[in-house]
Amino acid sequence: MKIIRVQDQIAGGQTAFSIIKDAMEKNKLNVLGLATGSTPLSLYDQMIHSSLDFSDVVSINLDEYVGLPAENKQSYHYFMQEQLFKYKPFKKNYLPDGLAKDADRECKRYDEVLATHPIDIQILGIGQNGHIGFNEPGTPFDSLTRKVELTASTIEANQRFFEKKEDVPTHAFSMGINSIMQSKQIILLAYGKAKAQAIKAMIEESANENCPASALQHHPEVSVIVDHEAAMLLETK
Ligand SMILES: O=P(O)(O)OC[C@H]1O[C@](O)(CO)[C@@H](O)[C@@H]1O
Repeated sequence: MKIIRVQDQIAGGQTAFSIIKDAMEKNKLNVLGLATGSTPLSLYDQMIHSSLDFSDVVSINLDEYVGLPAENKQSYHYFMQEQLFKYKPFKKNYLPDGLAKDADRECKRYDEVLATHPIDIQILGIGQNGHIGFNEPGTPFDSLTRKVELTASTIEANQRFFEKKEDVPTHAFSMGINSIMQSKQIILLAYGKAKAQAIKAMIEESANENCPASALQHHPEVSVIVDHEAAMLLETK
């Protein structure tokens, strides 16, 4: 893993953006894997205010809440529309369908999307418990897209986006760890001290399923972009 320390979230977004820009200029970006949460917002801001044209690029998102329609303001469809897609049109945007009646079928459909469109660069945030996508601690490293139950800590962390805790969905469709590992290149972003423990476990503890992000130790091309707080527990200075 390549650790890139930055001053703050804005500098992190600029750094991630320059990697994306470089890939586009070399015609090496056909499929971009996207994430939700507050972490990638400074990157999306850079993309929106750039002259880059994504209309030949396919986007694939990591996850979506089960039970929320695309029009729901808390859905990841809505989030992506508001934070990026309405400003920067892509060739096609793929997200899991939160309203899919047949979960197994929806997961199979998504795995087929991933097989047809191998991800060139995957953007990731990280949960305080080390989750990537909605792959919570204990998720097998060989997992593919599936319906997952969210942990109490993730529901707690995401509560800030909802009026009340009861409104936070309890399940999501998420690409698996193995699906994420198939990406040719990965950029993981983390800011703030709430992420410090997860960043330490991901980088300095031996890879194990208690920290889903630690699977990335086995990936050949990962850039971890961290601010000082997220990096504060790292021994490697
Ligand atoms: O960027 P945030 O809001 O801290 O969220 C961290 C992680 O949690 C999720 O939003 C899911 O809970 C991920 O998509 C994200 O990577």
